[in-house]
Amino acid sequence: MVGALRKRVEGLGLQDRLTIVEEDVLKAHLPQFDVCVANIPYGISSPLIAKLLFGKIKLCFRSATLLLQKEFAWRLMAKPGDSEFNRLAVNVGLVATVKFLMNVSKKDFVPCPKVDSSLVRIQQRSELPEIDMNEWLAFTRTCFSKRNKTLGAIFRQKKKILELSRKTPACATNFGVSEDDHEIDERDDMKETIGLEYEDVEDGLEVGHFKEKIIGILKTKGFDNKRPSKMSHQELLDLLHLFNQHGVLFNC
Ligand SMILES: C[S@@+](CC[C@H](N)C(=O)[O-])C[C@H]1O[C@@H](n2cnc3c(N)ncnc32)[C@H](O)[C@@H]1O
Repeated sequence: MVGALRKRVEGLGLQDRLTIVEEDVLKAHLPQFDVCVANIPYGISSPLIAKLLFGKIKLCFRSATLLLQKEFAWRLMAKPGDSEFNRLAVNVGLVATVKFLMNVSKKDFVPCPKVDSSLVRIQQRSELPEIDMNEWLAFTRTCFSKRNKTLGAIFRQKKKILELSRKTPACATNFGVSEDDHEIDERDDMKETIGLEYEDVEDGLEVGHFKEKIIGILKTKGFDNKRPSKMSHQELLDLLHLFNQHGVLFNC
Protein backbone atom coordinates (compact mmCIF):
# COMPACT_ATOMS: atom_id res chain seq x y z
CA MET A 1 0.00 0.00 0.00
CA VAL A 2 2.87 2.37 0.85
CA GLY A 3 4.36 1.79 -2.62
CA ALA A 4 1.06 2.57 -4.33
CA LEU A 5 0.62 5.71 -2.23
CA ARG A 6 4.12 6.99 -2.99
CA LYS A 7 3.58 6.42 -6.70
CA ARG A 8 0.28 8.24 -6.58
CA VAL A 9 1.50 11.37 -4.75
CA GLU A 10 4.60 11.50 -6.95
CA GLY A 11 2.37 11.32 -10.04
CA LEU A 12 0.42 14.29 -8.66
CA GLY A 13 3.61 16.14 -7.66
CA LEU A 14 2.45 16.26 -4.04
CA GLN A 15 5.27 14.26 -2.41
CA ASP A 16 6.53 17.32 -0.46
CA ARG A 17 3.17 17.64 1.25
CA LEU A 18 2.84 14.10 2.55
CA THR A 19 4.84 12.28 5.21
CA ILE A 20 4.40 8.54 5.20
CA VAL A 21 5.25 6.77 8.46
CA GLU A 22 5.83 3.13 7.64
CA GLU A 23 5.45 1.49 11.06
CA ASP A 24 3.22 -0.76 13.12
CA VAL A 25 0.55 1.68 14.27
CA LEU A 26 0.22 -0.12 17.60
CA LYS A 27 3.92 0.38 18.39
CA ALA A 28 4.58 3.69 16.66
CA HIS A 29 4.72 6.98 18.51
CA LEU A 30 1.66 8.81 17.21
CA PRO A 31 2.10 12.56 16.80
CA GLN A 32 -0.79 14.86 17.70
CA PHE A 33 -3.20 14.86 14.76
CA ASP A 34 -6.48 16.44 13.84
CA VAL A 35 -8.28 13.73 11.90
CA CYS A 36 -7.80 9.99 11.52
CA VAL A 37 -9.42 8.15 8.62
CA ALA A 38 -8.54 4.50 8.38
CA ASN A 39 -9.49 1.22 6.79
CA ILE A 40 -7.78 -0.98 9.35
CA PRO A 41 -7.27 -4.73 9.60
CA TYR A 42 -10.17 -5.73 11.87
CA GLY A 43 -7.86 -7.70 14.16
CA ILE A 44 -6.40 -4.47 15.58
CA SER A 45 -9.72 -2.65 16.13
CA SER A 46 -9.70 -2.92 19.94
CA PRO A 47 -6.02 -2.11 20.60
CA LEU A 48 -6.05 0.74 18.10
CA ILE A 49 -9.15 2.36 19.65
CA ALA A 50 -7.59 1.86 23.09
CA LYS A 51 -4.42 3.57 21.90
CA LEU A 52 -6.36 6.50 20.39
CA LEU A 53 -8.48 7.05 23.50
CA PHE A 54 -6.50 5.68 26.45
CA GLY A 55 -2.89 5.62 25.27
CA LYS A 56 0.02 6.68 27.49
CA ILE A 57 0.39 9.76 25.33
CA LYS A 58 -2.84 11.74 25.52
CA LEU A 59 -4.06 12.45 22.02
CA CYS A 60 -6.42 15.30 21.28
CA PHE A 61 -8.11 14.88 17.92
CA ARG A 62 -11.22 16.13 16.15
CA SER A 63 -12.42 12.76 14.91
CA ALA A 64 -11.40 9.22 14.01
CA THR A 65 -13.40 7.71 11.18
CA LEU A 66 -12.83 3.98 11.12
CA LEU A 67 -14.16 1.13 9.03
CA LEU A 68 -14.85 -1.74 11.41
CA GLN A 69 -16.33 -5.19 11.26
CA LYS A 70 -20.10 -4.63 11.49
CA GLU A 71 -20.64 -6.67 14.67
CA PHE A 72 -17.71 -4.96 16.39
CA ALA A 73 -19.08 -1.53 15.42
CA TRP A 74 -22.46 -2.37 16.96
CA ARG A 75 -20.83 -3.61 20.15
CA LEU A 76 -18.84 -0.37 20.30
CA MET A 77 -22.04 1.68 20.05
CA ALA A 78 -24.03 -0.42 22.56
CA LYS A 79 -25.79 1.38 25.38
CA PRO A 80 -26.50 0.21 28.97
CA GLY A 81 -29.24 -2.42 28.86
CA ASP A 82 -28.48 -3.48 25.24
CA SER A 83 -27.62 -7.16 25.00
CA GLU A 84 -24.20 -6.26 23.51
CA PHE A 85 -23.27 -3.73 26.22
CA ASN A 86 -19.74 -4.62 27.28
CA ARG A 87 -16.53 -3.28 28.79
CA LEU A 88 -15.30 -1.84 25.49
CA ALA A 89 -18.52 0.17 25.04
CA VAL A 90 -18.56 1.38 28.64
CA ASN A 91 -14.93 2.53 28.50
CA VAL A 92 -15.17 4.16 25.08
CA GLY A 93 -18.53 5.74 25.96
CA LEU A 94 -17.02 7.42 29.00
CA VAL A 95 -14.54 9.45 26.98
CA ALA A 96 -16.01 9.55 23.45
CA THR A 97 -19.12 9.42 21.32
CA VAL A 98 -19.38 6.89 18.52
CA LYS A 99 -21.60 7.77 15.59
CA PHE A 100 -22.75 5.28 12.98
CA LEU A 101 -22.12 6.61 9.47
CA MET A 102 -22.94 3.79 7.07
CA ASN A 103 -22.85 0.06 6.47
CA VAL A 104 -20.48 -1.26 3.80
CA SER A 105 -21.39 -4.61 2.32
CA LYS A 106 -18.71 -7.25 1.88
CA LYS A 107 -19.83 -7.33 -1.76
CA ASP A 108 -18.36 -3.85 -2.19
CA PHE A 109 -14.82 -5.26 -1.78
CA VAL A 110 -12.73 -7.18 -4.28
CA PRO A 111 -11.90 -9.85 -3.33
CA CYS A 112 -15.10 -10.30 -1.28
CA PRO A 113 -14.25 -10.77 2.45
CA LYS A 114 -16.29 -12.97 4.82
CA VAL A 115 -17.72 -10.12 6.91
CA ASP A 116 -19.75 -6.95 6.43
CA SER A 117 -18.43 -3.62 7.67
CA SER A 118 -19.69 -0.40 9.24
CA LEU A 119 -18.14 3.03 9.13
CA VAL A 120 -18.18 4.95 12.43
CA ARG A 121 -16.93 8.30 13.64
CA ILE A 122 -15.35 8.53 17.08
CA GLN A 123 -15.14 11.94 18.74
CA GLN A 124 -13.61 12.64 22.12
CA ARG A 125 -15.94 14.19 24.69
CA SER A 126 -15.02 17.74 25.53
CA GLU A 127 -15.72 17.21 29.24
CA LEU A 128 -14.28 14.22 30.99
CA PRO A 129 -15.06 13.05 34.52
CA GLU A 130 -12.27 13.82 36.96
CA ILE A 131 -11.07 10.31 37.64
CA ASP A 132 -7.89 8.31 37.42
CA MET A 133 -8.40 6.58 34.08
CA ASN A 134 -6.28 3.55 35.00
CA GLU A 135 -8.39 3.09 38.13
CA TRP A 136 -11.56 3.29 36.02
CA LEU A 137 -10.22 0.75 33.50
CA ALA A 138 -9.26 -1.67 36.28
CA PHE A 139 -12.68 -1.17 37.93
CA THR A 140 -14.63 -1.92 34.73
CA ARG A 141 -12.39 -4.96 34.14
CA THR A 142 -13.65 -6.34 37.45
CA CYS A 143 -17.29 -5.29 36.95
CA PHE A 144 -17.54 -6.72 33.45
CA SER A 145 -15.66 -9.95 34.17
CA LYS A 146 -19.05 -11.69 34.51
CA ARG A 147 -21.23 -9.37 32.50
CA ASN A 148 -24.66 -10.72 33.35
CA LYS A 149 -24.09 -11.40 37.03
CA THR A 150 -25.10 -8.98 39.74
CA LEU A 151 -22.38 -6.91 41.39
CA GLY A 152 -23.07 -8.84 44.60
CA ALA A 153 -22.26 -12.12 42.87
CA ILE A 154 -19.19 -10.68 41.12
CA PHE A 155 -17.69 -9.22 44.29
CA ARG A 156 -18.46 -12.27 46.42
CA GLN A 157 -16.11 -14.41 44.33
CA LYS A 158 -13.23 -15.51 46.53
CA LYS A 159 -10.71 -14.84 43.78
CA LYS A 160 -11.92 -11.25 43.34
CA ILE A 161 -11.89 -10.55 47.09
CA LEU A 162 -8.33 -11.85 47.41
CA GLU A 163 -7.20 -9.88 44.36
CA LEU A 164 -8.73 -6.66 45.69
CA SER A 165 -7.52 -7.14 49.25
CA ARG A 166 -3.96 -7.37 47.94
CA LYS A 167 -4.36 -4.07 46.10
CA THR A 168 -5.96 -2.22 48.98
CA PRO A 169 -3.86 -0.47 51.63
CA ALA A 170 -3.77 -2.45 54.90
CA CYS A 171 -5.70 0.17 56.89
CA ALA A 172 -8.68 -0.16 54.57
CA THR A 173 -8.97 -3.95 54.83
CA ASN A 174 -9.72 -3.69 58.53
CA PHE A 175 -13.34 -2.50 58.11
CA GLY A 176 -13.02 -0.39 61.24
CA VAL A 177 -13.85 -3.42 63.36
CA SER A 178 -11.85 -3.37 66.55
CA GLU A 179 -11.10 -6.72 68.04
CA ASP A 180 -11.63 -7.31 71.73
CA ASP A 181 -9.66 -9.72 73.92
CA HIS A 182 -12.35 -12.36 73.49
CA GLU A 183 -11.89 -12.39 69.71
CA ILE A 184 -8.10 -12.60 70.07
CA ASP A 185 -8.48 -15.59 72.48
CA GLU A 186 -10.84 -17.23 70.00
CA ARG A 187 -8.25 -16.85 67.25
CA ASP A 188 -5.58 -18.43 69.40
CA ASP A 189 -7.93 -21.36 70.11
CA MET A 190 -8.66 -21.71 66.40
CA LYS A 191 -4.94 -21.77 65.64
CA GLU A 192 -4.40 -24.66 68.06
CA THR A 193 -7.48 -26.56 66.87
CA ILE A 194 -6.74 -26.52 63.17
CA GLY A 195 -2.96 -26.44 63.42
CA LEU A 196 -2.52 -23.37 61.26
CA GLU A 197 0.22 -20.82 61.63
CA TYR A 198 -1.01 -17.66 63.32
CA GLU A 199 -0.48 -15.55 60.18
CA ASP A 200 -2.65 -17.88 58.07
CA VAL A 201 -5.57 -17.50 60.47
CA GLU A 202 -4.96 -13.75 60.67
CA ASP A 203 -4.90 -13.41 56.87
CA GLY A 204 -8.13 -15.40 56.57
CA LEU A 205 -9.88 -13.18 59.11
CA GLU A 206 -8.66 -10.03 57.40
CA VAL A 207 -9.92 -11.22 54.03
CA GLY A 208 -13.22 -12.11 55.71
CA HIS A 209 -13.48 -8.59 57.13
CA PHE A 210 -12.56 -7.15 53.76
CA LYS A 211 -15.31 -9.16 52.07
CA GLU A 212 -17.83 -7.84 54.63
CA LYS A 213 -16.60 -4.36 53.86
CA ILE A 214 -17.05 -4.80 50.09
CA ILE A 215 -20.54 -6.23 50.52
CA GLY A 216 -21.35 -3.43 52.98
CA ILE A 217 -20.29 -0.81 50.41
CA LEU A 218 -22.37 -2.46 47.68
CA LYS A 219 -25.45 -2.59 49.89
CA THR A 220 -25.33 1.07 50.94
CA LYS A 221 -27.01 2.30 47.76
CA GLY A 222 -28.60 -0.91 46.50
CA PHE A 223 -25.68 -1.73 44.16
CA ASP A 224 -25.64 -5.33 45.37
CA ASN A 225 -28.46 -6.46 43.06
CA LYS A 226 -27.50 -4.37 40.03
CA ARG A 227 -25.95 -5.79 36.87
CA PRO A 228 -23.04 -3.78 35.38
CA SER A 229 -24.42 -4.35 31.87
CA LYS A 230 -27.50 -2.33 32.80
CA MET A 231 -25.80 0.47 34.72
CA SER A 232 -25.26 3.98 33.38
CA HIS A 233 -21.83 5.64 33.38
CA GLN A 234 -22.95 7.83 36.27
CA GLU A 235 -23.97 4.83 38.39
CA LEU A 236 -20.64 3.12 37.70
CA LEU A 237 -18.75 6.32 38.50
CA ASP A 238 -20.70 6.67 41.76
CA LEU A 239 -19.86 3.12 42.74
CA LEU A 240 -16.16 3.56 41.95
CA HIS A 241 -16.16 6.77 43.97
CA LEU A 242 -17.79 4.97 46.89
CA PHE A 243 -15.21 2.16 46.77
CA ASN A 244 -12.31 4.63 46.58
CA GLN A 245 -13.76 6.71 49.43
CA HIS A 246 -13.59 3.58 51.57
CA GLY A 247 -10.01 2.94 50.51
CA VAL A 248 -10.82 0.11 48.08
CA LEU A 249 -8.58 0.46 45.03
CA PHE A 250 -8.64 -1.48 41.79
CA ASN A 251 -5.38 -0.42 40.17
CA CYS A 252 -2.35 -0.67 42.37
C1 LIG B 1 -7.79 -3.42 5.37
S1 LIG B 1 -6.27 -3.00 4.68
C2 LIG B 1 -6.59 -1.43 4.04
C3 LIG B 1 -5.65 -0.99 3.01
C4 LIG B 1 -5.91 0.43 2.48
N1 LIG B 1 -5.85 1.40 3.57
C5 LIG B 1 -7.23 0.53 1.79
O1 LIG B 1 -8.13 1.18 2.30
O2 LIG B 1 -7.38 -0.10 0.75
C6 LIG B 1 -5.31 -2.72 6.09
C7 LIG B 1 -3.90 -2.25 5.84
O3 LIG B 1 -3.26 -2.04 7.10
C8 LIG B 1 -1.95 -2.63 7.10
N2 LIG B 1 -1.66 -3.04 8.49
C9 LIG B 1 -1.96 -4.20 9.11
N3 LIG B 1 -1.57 -4.18 10.40
C10 LIG B 1 -1.01 -2.96 10.61
C11 LIG B 1 -0.39 -2.33 11.72
N4 LIG B 1 -0.31 -2.96 12.93
N5 LIG B 1 0.10 -1.09 11.56
C12 LIG B 1 0.00 -0.44 10.39
N6 LIG B 1 -0.58 -0.98 9.29
C13 LIG B 1 -1.06 -2.22 9.40
C14 LIG B 1 -2.05 -3.78 6.14
O4 LIG B 1 -0.78 -4.07 5.61
C15 LIG B 1 -3.03 -3.24 5.11
O5 LIG B 1 -2.33 -2.52 4.12
